[in-house]
Amino acid sequence: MAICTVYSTHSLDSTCSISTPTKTHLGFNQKQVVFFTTGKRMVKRGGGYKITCSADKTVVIGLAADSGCGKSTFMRRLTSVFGGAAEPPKGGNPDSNTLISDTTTVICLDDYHSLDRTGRKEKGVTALDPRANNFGLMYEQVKALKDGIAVEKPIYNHVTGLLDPPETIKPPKILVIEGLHPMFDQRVRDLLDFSLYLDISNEVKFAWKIQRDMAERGHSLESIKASIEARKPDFEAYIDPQRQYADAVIEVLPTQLIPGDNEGKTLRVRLIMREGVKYFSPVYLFDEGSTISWIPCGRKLTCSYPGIKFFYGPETYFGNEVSVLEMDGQFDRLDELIYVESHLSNLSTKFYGEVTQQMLKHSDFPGSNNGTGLFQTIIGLKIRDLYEQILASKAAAPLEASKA
Ligand SMILES: Nc1ncnc2c1ncn2[C@@H]1O[C@H](COP(=O)(O)OP(=O)(O)OP(=O)(O)O)[C@@H](O)[C@H]1O
Ligand SMILES: O=C(CO)[C@H](O)[C@H](O)COP(=O)(O)O
Repeated sequence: MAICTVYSTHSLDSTCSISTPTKTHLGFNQKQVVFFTTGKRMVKRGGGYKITCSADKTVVIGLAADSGCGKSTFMRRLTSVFGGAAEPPKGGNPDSNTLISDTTTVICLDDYHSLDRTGRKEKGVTALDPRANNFGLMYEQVKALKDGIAVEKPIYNHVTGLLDPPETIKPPKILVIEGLHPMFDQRVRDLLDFSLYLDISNEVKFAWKIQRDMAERGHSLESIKASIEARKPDFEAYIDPQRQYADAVIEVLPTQLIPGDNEGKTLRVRLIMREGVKYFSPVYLFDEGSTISWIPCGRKLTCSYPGIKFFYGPETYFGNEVSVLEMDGQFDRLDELIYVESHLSNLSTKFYGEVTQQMLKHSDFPGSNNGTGLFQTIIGLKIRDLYEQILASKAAAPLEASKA
Protein backbone atom coordinates (compact mmCIF):
# COMPACT_ATOMS: atom_id res chain seq x y z
CA MET A 1 0.00 0.00 0.00
CA ALA A 2 1.19 3.51 -0.78
CA ILE A 3 -0.32 6.89 -0.05
CA CYS A 4 -0.96 9.08 -3.05
CA THR A 5 -2.70 12.37 -3.56
CA VAL A 6 -5.56 12.00 -5.93
CA TYR A 7 -7.36 14.68 -7.85
CA SER A 8 -10.49 13.13 -9.24
CA THR A 9 -14.03 12.94 -8.06
CA HIS A 10 -12.66 12.99 -4.50
CA SER A 11 -11.49 16.05 -2.69
CA LEU A 12 -9.73 14.15 0.08
CA ASP A 13 -6.57 12.09 -0.16
CA SER A 14 -7.34 8.46 -0.80
CA THR A 15 -5.52 5.35 0.20
CA CYS A 16 -4.37 3.63 -2.96
CA SER A 17 -2.84 0.29 -3.59
CA ILE A 18 -0.45 0.38 -6.50
CA SER A 19 0.53 -2.69 -8.39
CA THR A 20 3.18 -2.36 -11.05
CA PRO A 21 5.46 -4.92 -12.63
CA THR A 22 8.45 -2.57 -12.43
CA LYS A 23 9.39 0.07 -9.88
CA THR A 24 9.11 2.98 -12.27
CA HIS A 25 6.36 3.16 -14.79
CA LEU A 26 5.08 5.95 -16.93
CA GLY A 27 6.39 8.72 -14.76
CA PHE A 28 5.69 7.42 -11.29
CA ASN A 29 7.04 4.88 -8.92
CA GLN A 30 5.70 3.53 -5.69
CA LYS A 31 7.40 6.21 -3.59
CA GLN A 32 6.26 9.17 -5.62
CA VAL A 33 3.20 11.26 -4.99
CA VAL A 34 1.01 10.72 -8.01
CA PHE A 35 -1.13 13.50 -9.37
CA PHE A 36 -4.08 12.85 -11.58
CA THR A 37 -6.02 15.63 -13.15
CA THR A 38 -8.37 13.69 -15.35
CA GLY A 39 -10.26 10.43 -15.19
CA LYS A 40 -12.87 9.42 -12.72
CA ARG A 41 -11.28 6.15 -11.71
CA MET A 42 -7.73 5.75 -10.54
CA VAL A 43 -7.29 2.61 -12.55
CA LYS A 44 -5.38 2.17 -15.72
CA ARG A 45 -5.29 -1.18 -17.39
CA GLY A 46 -3.33 -2.38 -20.38
CA GLY A 47 -0.33 -0.21 -19.53
CA GLY A 48 1.01 -2.86 -17.16
CA TYR A 49 0.08 -1.07 -13.96
CA LYS A 50 -2.95 -0.58 -11.84
CA ILE A 51 -3.79 1.90 -9.13
CA THR A 52 -6.82 1.32 -6.99
CA CYS A 53 -7.94 3.94 -4.51
CA SER A 54 -10.15 2.83 -1.68
CA ALA A 55 -12.35 5.91 -1.94
CA ASP A 56 -13.13 4.83 -5.50
CA LYS A 57 -14.22 1.35 -4.51
CA THR A 58 -17.69 0.23 -5.34
CA VAL A 59 -20.16 -0.69 -2.60
CA VAL A 60 -21.75 -4.06 -3.42
CA ILE A 61 -25.29 -5.04 -2.47
CA GLY A 62 -26.72 -8.53 -2.97
CA LEU A 63 -30.43 -9.11 -3.56
CA ALA A 64 -31.60 -12.72 -3.65
CA ALA A 65 -35.02 -14.05 -4.55
CA ASP A 66 -36.73 -16.54 -6.77
CA SER A 67 -38.06 -15.37 -10.10
CA GLY A 68 -41.25 -13.27 -9.91
CA CYS A 69 -40.76 -12.35 -6.25
CA GLY A 70 -40.47 -8.58 -6.56
CA LYS A 71 -36.77 -7.99 -7.28
CA SER A 72 -37.44 -5.54 -10.13
CA THR A 73 -39.98 -3.66 -8.03
CA PHE A 74 -37.50 -3.39 -5.16
CA MET A 75 -34.79 -2.19 -7.54
CA ARG A 76 -37.05 0.58 -8.82
CA ARG A 77 -37.71 1.69 -5.25
CA LEU A 78 -33.99 1.60 -4.39
CA THR A 79 -32.92 3.54 -7.48
CA SER A 80 -35.57 6.15 -6.75
CA VAL A 81 -34.12 6.76 -3.26
CA PHE A 82 -30.90 7.87 -4.97
CA GLY A 83 -32.82 9.98 -7.50
CA GLY A 84 -32.79 9.49 -11.25
CA ALA A 85 -34.16 6.69 -13.35
CA ALA A 86 -32.39 3.44 -14.15
CA GLU A 87 -31.97 2.62 -17.83
CA PRO A 88 -30.44 -0.26 -19.82
CA PRO A 89 -26.94 0.51 -21.17
CA LYS A 90 -27.25 3.06 -24.00
CA GLY A 91 -26.73 1.71 -27.51
CA GLY A 92 -26.20 -1.81 -26.20
CA ASN A 93 -28.02 -5.10 -26.55
CA PRO A 94 -31.78 -4.36 -26.33
CA ASP A 95 -32.18 -7.57 -24.33
CA SER A 96 -29.57 -6.54 -21.74
CA ASN A 97 -30.66 -7.28 -18.16
CA THR A 98 -28.55 -4.43 -16.74
CA LEU A 99 -29.98 -1.20 -15.36
CA ILE A 100 -27.80 1.86 -14.88
CA SER A 101 -28.53 5.10 -13.04
CA ASP A 102 -26.22 7.90 -11.84
CA THR A 103 -25.39 6.08 -8.62
CA THR A 104 -26.35 2.46 -9.11
CA THR A 105 -25.74 -0.31 -11.58
CA VAL A 106 -27.94 -3.36 -11.21
CA ILE A 107 -26.69 -6.54 -12.80
CA CYS A 108 -28.81 -9.63 -13.06
CA LEU A 109 -27.02 -12.82 -12.06
CA ASP A 110 -28.89 -14.75 -14.76
CA ASP A 111 -26.08 -13.38 -16.94
CA TYR A 112 -23.77 -15.90 -15.28
CA HIS A 113 -25.79 -18.89 -16.50
CA SER A 114 -23.13 -21.16 -17.98
CA LEU A 115 -25.71 -23.27 -19.77
CA ASP A 116 -28.20 -21.72 -22.15
CA ARG A 117 -31.82 -22.89 -22.34
CA THR A 118 -31.01 -25.77 -24.71
CA GLY A 119 -27.95 -26.75 -22.67
CA ARG A 120 -30.00 -26.96 -19.49
CA LYS A 121 -32.64 -29.03 -21.25
CA GLU A 122 -30.04 -31.44 -22.62
CA LYS A 123 -28.37 -31.86 -19.22
CA GLY A 124 -31.71 -31.99 -17.37
CA VAL A 125 -30.85 -29.18 -14.95
CA THR A 126 -32.76 -26.02 -14.02
CA ALA A 127 -31.34 -22.48 -13.95
CA LEU A 128 -31.38 -22.72 -10.15
CA ASP A 129 -28.87 -25.57 -10.18
CA PRO A 130 -25.30 -24.39 -9.45
CA ARG A 131 -24.10 -26.57 -12.37
CA ALA A 132 -25.93 -24.19 -14.72
CA ASN A 133 -24.06 -21.14 -13.38
CA ASN A 134 -20.48 -19.89 -13.55
CA PHE A 135 -19.64 -18.80 -10.00
CA GLY A 136 -15.93 -18.43 -10.76
CA LEU A 137 -16.62 -15.75 -13.35
CA MET A 138 -19.26 -14.14 -11.13
CA TYR A 139 -16.69 -13.83 -8.34
CA GLU A 140 -13.93 -12.49 -10.57
CA GLN A 141 -16.16 -9.86 -12.16
CA VAL A 142 -17.86 -8.68 -8.97
CA LYS A 143 -14.43 -8.44 -7.34
CA ALA A 144 -13.02 -6.49 -10.28
CA LEU A 145 -15.94 -4.05 -10.18
CA LYS A 146 -15.56 -3.67 -6.43
CA ASP A 147 -11.90 -2.83 -7.04
CA GLY A 148 -12.86 -0.21 -9.60
CA ILE A 149 -12.10 -2.18 -12.75
CA ALA A 150 -14.52 -2.46 -15.69
CA VAL A 151 -15.52 -5.94 -16.89
CA GLU A 152 -16.91 -7.61 -19.99
CA LYS A 153 -19.95 -9.33 -18.53
CA PRO A 154 -21.87 -12.00 -20.44
CA ILE A 155 -25.55 -11.49 -21.19
CA TYR A 156 -28.19 -14.20 -20.82
CA ASN A 157 -30.93 -13.39 -23.29
CA HIS A 158 -34.30 -14.25 -21.77
CA VAL A 159 -36.02 -13.78 -25.12
CA THR A 160 -33.92 -16.28 -27.08
CA GLY A 161 -32.59 -18.38 -24.19
CA LEU A 162 -29.05 -17.92 -25.57
CA LEU A 163 -25.85 -16.42 -24.19
CA ASP A 164 -25.25 -13.19 -26.12
CA PRO A 165 -21.92 -11.37 -26.64
CA PRO A 166 -20.77 -9.58 -23.49
CA GLU A 167 -21.40 -5.97 -22.50
CA THR A 168 -18.98 -3.60 -20.76
CA ILE A 169 -19.86 -2.80 -17.16
CA LYS A 170 -18.01 0.10 -15.59
CA PRO A 171 -17.58 0.24 -11.81
CA PRO A 172 -20.47 2.24 -10.33
CA LYS A 173 -20.75 3.86 -6.91
CA ILE A 174 -23.18 1.13 -5.88
CA LEU A 175 -23.34 -2.24 -7.60
CA VAL A 176 -26.42 -4.34 -6.96
CA ILE A 177 -26.17 -8.00 -7.90
CA GLU A 178 -29.67 -9.40 -8.05
CA GLY A 179 -30.91 -12.84 -8.87
CA LEU A 180 -31.05 -16.41 -7.77
CA HIS A 181 -27.61 -16.85 -6.19
CA PRO A 182 -25.90 -13.71 -4.83
CA MET A 183 -25.14 -15.42 -1.51
CA PHE A 184 -24.62 -19.00 -2.71
CA ASP A 185 -20.87 -18.91 -3.33
CA GLN A 186 -18.82 -17.90 -0.32
CA ARG A 187 -16.31 -15.92 -2.42
CA VAL A 188 -19.12 -13.78 -3.85
CA ARG A 189 -20.86 -13.55 -0.49
CA ASP A 190 -17.71 -12.17 1.11
CA LEU A 191 -17.70 -9.29 -1.37
CA LEU A 192 -21.13 -8.06 -0.28
CA ASP A 193 -21.39 -4.95 1.86
CA PHE A 194 -25.07 -5.68 2.49
CA SER A 195 -27.38 -8.53 1.55
CA LEU A 196 -31.13 -8.82 1.25
CA TYR A 197 -33.35 -11.84 0.69
CA LEU A 198 -36.96 -11.56 -0.49
CA ASP A 199 -38.69 -14.56 1.05
CA ILE A 200 -42.09 -15.01 -0.54
CA SER A 201 -44.16 -17.88 0.87
CA ASN A 202 -45.44 -20.46 -1.60
CA GLU A 203 -49.06 -19.32 -1.29
CA VAL A 204 -48.19 -15.70 -2.07
CA LYS A 205 -45.72 -16.62 -4.82
CA PHE A 206 -48.46 -18.63 -6.46
CA ALA A 207 -50.94 -15.74 -6.23
CA TRP A 208 -48.41 -13.27 -7.73
CA LYS A 209 -47.45 -15.71 -10.49
CA ILE A 210 -51.08 -16.16 -11.44
CA GLN A 211 -51.59 -12.43 -11.50
CA ARG A 212 -48.57 -11.80 -13.73
CA ASP A 213 -48.13 -14.90 -15.86
CA MET A 214 -51.81 -15.62 -16.39
CA ALA A 215 -53.19 -12.10 -16.67
CA GLU A 216 -50.20 -10.42 -18.34
CA ARG A 217 -48.42 -13.24 -20.18
CA GLY A 218 -51.29 -15.54 -21.15
CA HIS A 219 -49.96 -18.68 -19.37
CA SER A 220 -52.46 -21.33 -18.22
CA LEU A 221 -53.12 -22.08 -14.55
CA GLU A 222 -51.83 -25.63 -15.08
CA SER A 223 -48.55 -24.46 -16.63
CA ILE A 224 -47.96 -22.00 -13.76
CA LYS A 225 -48.56 -24.75 -11.21
CA ALA A 226 -46.26 -27.11 -13.12
CA SER A 227 -43.46 -24.52 -13.37
CA ILE A 228 -43.62 -23.79 -9.62
CA GLU A 229 -43.59 -27.52 -8.79
CA ALA A 230 -40.68 -28.19 -11.18
CA ARG A 231 -38.54 -25.49 -9.55
CA LYS A 232 -39.37 -26.46 -5.97
CA PRO A 233 -36.65 -29.06 -5.23
CA ASP A 234 -33.85 -26.87 -6.58
CA PHE A 235 -35.37 -23.79 -4.96
CA GLU A 236 -35.28 -25.55 -1.60
CA ALA A 237 -31.77 -26.92 -2.16
CA TYR A 238 -29.99 -23.86 -3.57
CA ILE A 239 -31.98 -20.64 -3.25
CA ASP A 240 -33.89 -20.75 0.03
CA PRO A 241 -30.81 -21.58 2.22
CA GLN A 242 -29.31 -18.20 1.31
CA ARG A 243 -31.75 -16.61 3.79
CA GLN A 244 -29.37 -17.56 6.60
CA TYR A 245 -26.67 -15.25 5.23
CA ALA A 246 -28.86 -12.20 4.59
CA ASP A 247 -28.44 -9.02 6.63
CA ALA A 248 -32.13 -8.33 6.09
CA VAL A 249 -34.97 -10.58 4.97
CA ILE A 250 -38.40 -9.40 3.80
CA GLU A 251 -40.72 -12.31 4.48
CA VAL A 252 -44.15 -12.24 2.84
CA LEU A 253 -46.86 -14.48 4.26
CA PRO A 254 -50.65 -14.78 4.05
CA THR A 255 -52.50 -12.55 6.51
CA GLN A 256 -53.38 -13.78 9.99
CA LEU A 257 -56.16 -11.19 10.22
CA ILE A 258 -58.53 -13.28 8.08
CA PRO A 259 -58.56 -16.90 9.28
CA GLY A 260 -57.80 -19.38 6.48
CA ASP A 261 -57.08 -16.68 3.89
CA ASN A 262 -54.59 -17.56 1.17
CA GLU A 263 -55.75 -15.31 -1.64
CA GLY A 264 -52.53 -13.32 -1.38
CA LYS A 265 -54.35 -9.98 -1.38
CA THR A 266 -53.91 -9.11 2.26
CA LEU A 267 -50.36 -9.81 3.40
CA ARG A 268 -48.44 -10.23 6.60
CA VAL A 269 -44.94 -8.91 5.94
CA ARG A 270 -41.97 -9.28 8.27
CA LEU A 271 -38.75 -7.28 8.06
CA ILE A 272 -36.08 -9.42 9.73
CA MET A 273 -32.98 -7.34 10.49
CA ARG A 274 -29.77 -8.90 11.71
CA GLU A 275 -28.14 -7.26 14.73
CA GLY A 276 -24.48 -6.24 14.68
CA VAL A 277 -24.14 -5.59 10.94
CA LYS A 278 -21.60 -2.87 10.21
CA TYR A 279 -23.22 0.38 9.02
CA PHE A 280 -26.74 -1.01 9.53
CA SER A 281 -28.86 -0.31 12.59
CA PRO A 282 -32.27 -1.99 12.64
CA VAL A 283 -35.43 0.09 12.52
CA TYR A 284 -37.60 -0.06 15.63
CA LEU A 285 -41.11 0.73 16.77
CA PHE A 286 -41.57 2.92 19.88
CA ASP A 287 -38.85 1.42 22.07
CA GLU A 288 -35.70 -0.34 20.88
CA GLY A 289 -35.41 -3.94 22.09
CA SER A 290 -38.95 -4.14 23.52
CA THR A 291 -41.70 -6.42 22.28
CA ILE A 292 -44.65 -4.45 21.00
CA SER A 293 -47.97 -5.18 19.35
CA TRP A 294 -49.67 -2.14 17.86
CA ILE A 295 -53.00 -1.62 16.12
CA PRO A 296 -52.76 1.92 14.73
CA CYS A 297 -56.33 2.03 13.35
CA GLY A 298 -58.57 4.67 14.86
CA ARG A 299 -58.55 8.43 14.80
CA LYS A 300 -55.28 8.90 12.89
CA LEU A 301 -55.31 5.96 10.50
CA THR A 302 -58.26 4.86 8.41
CA CYS A 303 -58.54 1.07 8.27
CA SER A 304 -61.21 -0.96 6.55
CA TYR A 305 -61.65 -4.69 7.20
CA PRO A 306 -59.51 -6.57 8.26
CA GLY A 307 -57.49 -3.68 9.69
CA ILE A 308 -53.76 -3.29 10.30
CA LYS A 309 -51.58 -4.80 12.96
CA PHE A 310 -47.91 -4.08 13.67
CA PHE A 311 -45.51 -6.13 15.72
CA TYR A 312 -41.93 -5.40 16.77
CA GLY A 313 -39.52 -7.43 18.84
CA PRO A 314 -36.29 -9.39 19.15
CA GLU A 315 -36.05 -12.93 17.77
CA THR A 316 -33.49 -15.54 16.74
CA TYR A 317 -33.12 -16.36 13.06
CA PHE A 318 -30.75 -19.15 11.96
CA GLY A 319 -29.00 -18.76 15.30
CA ASN A 320 -28.49 -15.02 14.88
CA GLU A 321 -30.02 -12.24 16.96
CA VAL A 322 -32.44 -10.22 14.86
CA SER A 323 -35.03 -7.48 15.28
CA VAL A 324 -38.33 -8.10 13.54
CA LEU A 325 -40.79 -5.45 12.41
CA GLU A 326 -44.04 -6.87 11.13
CA MET A 327 -47.05 -5.39 9.38
CA ASP A 328 -50.22 -7.35 8.67
CA GLY A 329 -52.96 -5.71 6.58
CA GLN A 330 -53.04 -2.80 4.19
CA PHE A 331 -53.31 0.96 4.13
CA ASP A 332 -56.52 2.56 2.90
CA ARG A 333 -54.98 5.99 2.56
CA LEU A 334 -51.28 6.18 1.79
CA ASP A 335 -50.95 9.81 2.91
CA GLU A 336 -51.84 8.65 6.44
CA LEU A 337 -48.69 6.52 6.49
CA ILE A 338 -46.98 9.54 8.04
CA TYR A 339 -48.70 8.56 11.29
CA VAL A 340 -47.01 5.15 11.23
CA GLU A 341 -43.70 6.66 10.08
CA SER A 342 -43.69 9.04 13.02
CA HIS A 343 -43.68 6.06 15.41
CA LEU A 344 -40.77 4.31 13.73
CA SER A 345 -37.14 5.14 14.60
CA ASN A 346 -33.74 4.57 12.97
CA LEU A 347 -35.29 5.01 9.53
CA SER A 348 -32.21 6.77 8.09
CA THR A 349 -34.43 9.38 6.44
CA LYS A 350 -33.00 12.77 5.52
CA PHE A 351 -36.18 14.62 6.54
CA TYR A 352 -39.39 13.94 8.42
CA GLY A 353 -41.86 12.12 6.17
CA GLU A 354 -39.36 10.82 3.60
CA VAL A 355 -40.71 7.24 3.80
CA THR A 356 -44.25 8.48 3.18
CA GLN A 357 -43.06 10.70 0.35
CA GLN A 358 -41.31 7.77 -1.37
CA MET A 359 -44.34 5.55 -0.95
CA LEU A 360 -46.67 8.20 -2.38
CA LYS A 361 -44.30 8.80 -5.28
CA HIS A 362 -44.59 5.15 -6.29
CA SER A 363 -48.13 4.41 -5.24
CA ASP A 364 -48.63 2.56 -8.54
CA PHE A 365 -45.89 -0.01 -7.80
CA PRO A 366 -47.05 -3.45 -6.59
CA GLY A 367 -47.25 -3.63 -2.80
CA SER A 368 -47.46 0.10 -2.18
CA ASN A 369 -50.39 -0.25 0.18
CA ASN A 370 -48.83 -2.91 2.37
CA GLY A 371 -45.69 -4.01 4.24
CA THR A 372 -43.86 -5.14 1.07
CA GLY A 373 -43.69 -1.58 -0.27
CA LEU A 374 -43.12 -0.05 3.16
CA PHE A 375 -40.23 -2.36 4.07
CA GLN A 376 -38.64 -2.22 0.61
CA THR A 377 -38.67 1.58 0.90
CA ILE A 378 -37.14 1.45 4.38
CA ILE A 379 -34.39 -0.92 3.20
CA GLY A 380 -33.71 1.40 0.27
CA LEU A 381 -33.13 4.26 2.73
CA LYS A 382 -30.95 2.05 4.94
CA ILE A 383 -28.82 1.12 1.90
CA ARG A 384 -28.35 4.82 1.08
CA ASP A 385 -27.27 5.39 4.67
CA LEU A 386 -24.89 2.40 4.57
CA TYR A 387 -23.35 3.70 1.33
CA GLU A 388 -22.85 7.16 2.84
CA GLN A 389 -21.27 5.70 5.97
CA ILE A 390 -18.89 3.52 3.96
CA LEU A 391 -17.92 6.52 1.84
CA ALA A 392 -17.28 8.64 4.93
CA SER A 393 -15.20 5.91 6.56
CA LYS A 394 -13.06 5.52 3.44
CA ALA A 395 -12.49 9.24 3.19
CA ALA A 396 -11.42 9.29 6.85
CA ALA A 397 -9.09 6.27 6.54
CA PRO A 398 -5.95 8.05 5.18
CA LEU A 399 -6.28 10.73 7.87
CA GLU A 400 -6.35 8.02 10.52
CA ALA A 401 -3.36 6.33 8.88
CA SER A 402 -1.33 9.52 8.79
CA LYS A 403 -1.99 10.09 12.51
CA ALA A 404 -0.55 6.66 13.36
N1 LIG B 1 -45.30 -6.41 -3.32
C1 LIG B 1 -46.06 -6.98 -4.25
N2 LIG B 1 -47.38 -7.07 -4.08
C2 LIG B 1 -48.15 -7.68 -5.02
N3 LIG B 1 -47.66 -8.21 -6.15
C3 LIG B 1 -46.35 -8.14 -6.35
C4 LIG B 1 -45.48 -7.51 -5.42
N4 LIG B 1 -44.23 -7.59 -5.90
C5 LIG B 1 -44.31 -8.23 -7.05
N5 LIG B 1 -45.58 -8.57 -7.33
C6 LIG B 1 -46.08 -9.32 -8.49
O1 LIG B 1 -45.04 -10.14 -8.95
C7 LIG B 1 -44.71 -9.78 -10.29
C8 LIG B 1 -43.19 -9.85 -10.42
O2 LIG B 1 -42.60 -8.75 -9.77
P1 LIG B 1 -41.16 -8.30 -10.19
O3 LIG B 1 -41.09 -8.13 -11.67
O4 LIG B 1 -40.78 -7.15 -9.34
O5 LIG B 1 -40.33 -9.60 -9.75
P2 LIG B 1 -38.94 -10.18 -10.22
O6 LIG B 1 -38.41 -10.94 -9.07
O7 LIG B 1 -38.08 -9.09 -10.74
O8 LIG B 1 -39.37 -11.13 -11.40
P3 LIG B 1 -38.46 -11.83 -12.53
O9 LIG B 1 -37.23 -12.35 -11.88
O10 LIG B 1 -39.34 -12.94 -13.03
O11 LIG B 1 -38.21 -10.79 -13.55
C9 LIG B 1 -45.30 -8.39 -10.54
O12 LIG B 1 -45.71 -8.21 -11.86
C10 LIG B 1 -46.50 -8.42 -9.62
O13 LIG B 1 -47.55 -9.06 -10.29
O1 LIG C 1 -35.08 -18.18 -12.67
C1 LIG C 1 -34.92 -17.49 -13.62
C2 LIG C 1 -34.54 -16.06 -13.52
O2 LIG C 1 -34.59 -15.56 -12.27
C3 LIG C 1 -35.08 -18.03 -14.98
O3 LIG C 1 -35.90 -19.14 -14.93
C4 LIG C 1 -33.75 -18.40 -15.58
O4 LIG C 1 -32.92 -17.28 -15.71
C5 LIG C 1 -33.97 -19.00 -16.96
O5 LIG C 1 -34.55 -18.06 -17.78
P1 LIG C 1 -35.47 -18.43 -19.01
O6 LIG C 1 -36.70 -18.99 -18.43
O7 LIG C 1 -35.65 -17.11 -19.71
O8 LIG C 1 -34.70 -19.40 -19.85
